[in-house]
Amino acid sequence: MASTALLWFRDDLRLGDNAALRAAAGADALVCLYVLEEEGVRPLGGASQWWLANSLRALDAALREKGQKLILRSGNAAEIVPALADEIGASEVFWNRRYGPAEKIDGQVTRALKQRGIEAKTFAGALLHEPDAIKGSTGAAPKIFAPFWKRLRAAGDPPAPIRAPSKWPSTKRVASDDLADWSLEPTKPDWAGDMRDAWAPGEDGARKRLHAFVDGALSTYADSRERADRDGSSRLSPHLRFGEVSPTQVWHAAKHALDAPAKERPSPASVDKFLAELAWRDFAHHQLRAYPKIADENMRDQFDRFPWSEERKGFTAWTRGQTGYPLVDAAMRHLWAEGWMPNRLRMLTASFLIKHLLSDWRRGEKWFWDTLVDADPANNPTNWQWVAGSGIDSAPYFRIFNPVTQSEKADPDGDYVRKWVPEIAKLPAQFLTAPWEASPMELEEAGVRLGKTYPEPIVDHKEARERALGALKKMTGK
Ligand SMILES: Cc1cc2nc3c(=O)[nH]c(=O)nc-3n(C[C@H](O)[C@H](O)[C@H](O)COP(=O)(O)OP(=O)(O)OC[C@H]3O[C@@H](n4cnc5c(N)ncnc54)[C@H](O)[C@@H]3O)c2cc1C
Repeated sequence: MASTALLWFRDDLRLGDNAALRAAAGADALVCLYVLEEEGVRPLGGASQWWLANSLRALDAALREKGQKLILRSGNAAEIVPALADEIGASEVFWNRRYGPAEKIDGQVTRALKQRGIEAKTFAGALLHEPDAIKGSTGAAPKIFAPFWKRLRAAGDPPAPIRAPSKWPSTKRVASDDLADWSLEPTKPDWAGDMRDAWAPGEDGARKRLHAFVDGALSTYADSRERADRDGSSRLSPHLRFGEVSPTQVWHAAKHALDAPAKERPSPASVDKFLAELAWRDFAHHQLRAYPKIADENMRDQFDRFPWSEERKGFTAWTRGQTGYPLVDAAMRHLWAEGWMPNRLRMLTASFLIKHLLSDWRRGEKWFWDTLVDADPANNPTNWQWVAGSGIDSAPYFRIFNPVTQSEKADPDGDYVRKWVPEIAKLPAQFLTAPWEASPMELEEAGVRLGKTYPEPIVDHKEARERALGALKKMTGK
């Protein structure tokens, strides 16, 4: 009897290095499905919805070239997947495993399929190594990154990526939702213009981005990843978030660069640093698995006593890039426009919100969740808790970034600030970090009226620092 396979795409919107797809393509007929899940997973924020719509469109186009199409359904996956498997007479359902709260849904789907006599076949594909493969001396995965990274390295290179299927089975006629009916993209107002210019969602865009990075910025990654004024990092995060490229493909591409002729070869330090950052992604997924409520609850419950401020004005100024600290404002405006900002600026803006404004990290996490194109259920809360000091592996709370000195390091010539905060662009470079230090004449010449055309700093750095340390004392009682 001819076999029919159902392939369930999730956060793996690619044809290459997709073990579930390769296996499913061995059937006589194949149906490819994506479910917009409305239960059991965190609903996507606005910028990620925009990304998803474009990524699904790209995946559907790639599938159509192979004689397939992407079937769209929305609702509860635990009901939709078994029902569709029944409808098409599938004998097997294939997917790549995911980790964290979503595992519960996958368990429900597996059980519902079993009741119908249908087999669920699952594969690795989301991380460099499966969570159970990385264990410390206690048998559990290390909760601190340094030993985690040591273990991950000791596990060796992840398996080499596999190619997309070379032969494709036929498909079946199945009803699909219309992507437009999901309303994932903004219309009035259409705020996604800068995102369209900045990004190319989909597997092709991911591949191009990876090649450009490996041939370019990887060579100086160790030094330039922290610079705001350079394209110093890979910008692969949204592509990785939606699985348009696998971490394994990225790992091997970066390592392969070391085989290039000496002149083109990146420094081993840069490759090593990049691989370690990629491993942070695996680490964050381990954290999400161990703390499913990581976006809602402090990992260190001591922080439940932290005297957060409920004040709204400062929070609003932060979201709008109107704090009066140019690098913070530039980064927040960059985030709003393109749905992304470099890692150093994520740390700076998060620190500013949590420590200078004493705002609960969860408010900021939610804002990032809504505005980042790479908003990731593991990476986002893990990193917010890292900055807040409430994470198991985290920067101590008393480490408070100085927005002025950070600016001098990350954007020494002020190019990034000039781009995103044009109202102060005409100031001499030395005042772009701290416009309030310019003389009235210098301000006037640059057309800047502090408090009118650009805000005065909403808090004084020194005073805010003392206040934050005082709040910490209140929490610890020391
Ligand atoms: C407050 C805060 C919130 C963050 N929220 C997210 C988020 O929602 N989604 C997200 O992907 N990253 C998040 N990060 C981590 C990091 O800032 C981004 O992954 C990185 O800036 C993306 O740029 P890139 O692709 O050029 O990174 P590269 O430096 O080129 O790194 C390559 C890849 O490694 C992974 N990676 C790098 N740094 C980290 C890290 N610290 N934690 C986890 N994975 C990492 C990402 O997948 C990244 O694409 C956050 C960091 C902070 C401080």
